[in-house]
Amino acid sequence: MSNLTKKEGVISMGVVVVEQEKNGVTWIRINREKIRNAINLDVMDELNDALHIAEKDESRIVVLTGAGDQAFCSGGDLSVFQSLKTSEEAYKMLMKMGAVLEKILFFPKVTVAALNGTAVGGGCELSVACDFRVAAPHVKMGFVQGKLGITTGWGGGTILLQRISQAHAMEMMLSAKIYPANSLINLGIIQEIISGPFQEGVLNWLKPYLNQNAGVLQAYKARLLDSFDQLTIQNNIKREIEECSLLWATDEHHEAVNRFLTRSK
Ligand SMILES: CCCC(=O)SCCNC(=O)CCNC(=O)[C@H](O)C(C)(C)COP(=O)(O)OP(=O)(O)OC[C@H]1O[C@@H](n2cnc3c(N)ncnc32)[C@H](O)[C@@H]1OP(=O)(O)O
Repeated sequence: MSNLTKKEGVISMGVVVVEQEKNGVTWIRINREKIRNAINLDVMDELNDALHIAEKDESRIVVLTGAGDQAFCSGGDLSVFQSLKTSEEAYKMLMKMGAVLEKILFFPKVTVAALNGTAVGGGCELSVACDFRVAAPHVKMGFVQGKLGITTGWGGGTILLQRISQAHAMEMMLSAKIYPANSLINLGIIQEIISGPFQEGVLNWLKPYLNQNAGVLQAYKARLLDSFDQLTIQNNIKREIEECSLLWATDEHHEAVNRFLTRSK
């Protein structure tokens, strides 16, 4: 944990900030607003460290969010990951973030993705690793990986199929469409649209859960985890990562990334 600075209840690691509130909520915030909270290798490492802190602290609920109000997370940092050309190079990176998503999926405390802004690509994958998703009204979500000639590659496809109906999950991934908040409610991927000041609204939405003691919350979370076939999920995530790595190495993918990075605004 390098670059760690601490003030009361706030741990700033560099690109991830952990805010431990006295009300039982720990916020984990990706802090790269300018680049729409895109995920590079440092974010992966720091998310890991932040999850470790949140697992051990007094919190009852852990909320994952992004800095600013434009994006929750724009997925992998294409400016960095464009340098990964081969399947082997991609596989290493995808496995690293896949391990973070698995940690969130099997986390012993209740987890919430608070979508302060848009989530696309790997940002959607990250959000579905959490038990719940709530969103500001302007939020859009899209599993846009198909437009880049790849698939979900951090395990998010496997996890999405656990969270919502197969038909809705397949529709979202196959179409690579970006959906507005009201459609996301209909698809069952977000539970609530939060109007007004966002952090306050999320805490209000959490109130019924925060009224329960830690034992009750963790026991119900354990029942959710018991309902998962963990080994199958882990195997499927590995297969998803392997298949995505193969697509990653294609010219179609590299050309699509290049088009995004060199686009004129
Ligand atoms: C590796 C696992 C699978 C993946 O995640 S593949 C990556 C999928 N993600 C994408 O294709 C997202 C691409 N980004 C977008 O579509 C849009 O930026 C997005 C998120 C809708 C936000 O739109 P706007 O609010 O209009 O912002 P913008 O486009 O002007 O972006 C602001 C600055 O952020 C940069 N940015 C956004 N998403 C990024 C990313 N994923 N990797 C690297 N850089 C990214 C963007 O290039 C721009 O930079 P600059 O200000 O022009 O220097």
